[in-house]
Amino acid sequence: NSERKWSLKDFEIGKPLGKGKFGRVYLAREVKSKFIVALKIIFKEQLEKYKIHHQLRREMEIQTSLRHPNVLRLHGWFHDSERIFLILEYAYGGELYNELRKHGHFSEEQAATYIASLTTALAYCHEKHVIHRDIKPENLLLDHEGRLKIADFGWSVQSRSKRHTMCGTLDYLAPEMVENQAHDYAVDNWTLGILCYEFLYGAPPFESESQSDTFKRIMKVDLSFPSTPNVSMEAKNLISRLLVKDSSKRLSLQKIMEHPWILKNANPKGVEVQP
Ligand SMILES: Cc1cc(Nc2nc(/C=C/c3ccccc3)nc3cc(N4CCN(C)CC4)ccc23)n[nH]1
Repeated sequence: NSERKWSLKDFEIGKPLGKGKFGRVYLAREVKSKFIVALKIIFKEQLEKYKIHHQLRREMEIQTSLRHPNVLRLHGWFHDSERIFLILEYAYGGELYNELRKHGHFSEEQAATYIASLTTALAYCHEKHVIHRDIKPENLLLDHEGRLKIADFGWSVQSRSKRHTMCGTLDYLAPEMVENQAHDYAVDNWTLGILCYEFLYGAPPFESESQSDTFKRIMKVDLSFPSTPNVSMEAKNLISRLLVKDSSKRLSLQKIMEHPWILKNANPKGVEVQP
């Protein structure tokens, strides 16, 4: 349970799994229960240096409050004089990114299953007023059954909609505020379009030699579909209805779940059946 007080002596530290910007992640085992976890270790001086206290606190509050089969669990945390330790769910399958590199691109069934999992997870996050804002293959892990897990809520935000509902009415909000609020949520929908394209073609749609070229292609929504690999019309239709500049015109998460390509290709096993 995440209520009890943990400390380093409760864990045996195993191999390093990876090194993020602010901390390293290790395989670890809780001594008494032999429960396997991933331990994310962040040095407090890094927090000072990069001024990311609030971001880490937000990540911890958000991830502790989320309970969804496609969202990596934060079981608890503790700290000592110089480090903060996050006790995270261990995803046995590793990084989805490596799977994508290994296979080049995914089958339509596999891609649709991952997109459906991501969509249900994001729908859950959005109803909890959480916008991830940084969904990319590097932040996606796989469990022992190949089920997708969204990790790393470091960049997510508690959306302002809570404040709107607290003040009760949008009547007094200027259009840009209301539009902006809508816009916040829709960033994740755009990213689903990017990921769907990358899962099917092996590279993101606006990839370019330079950052400025990529920026130009994004702003123009300069989307084109290569002739190989051969991708179904339905998949291209879904991608085209997500990669829309006007955020209010992007397909909603609900509509993604009802899209013919998802209904036809997503494997229900990979998608948590809603109770
Ligand atoms: C938080 C967490 C990680 C995690 N599991 C794993 N993380 C990372 C790489 C992690 C990482 C962390 C920080 C920065 C970069 C990478 N690599 C992993 C590699 C794994 N394997 C076992 C499966 N093999 C096919 C590939 C290598 C298994 C789990 C992994 N569960 N929970």
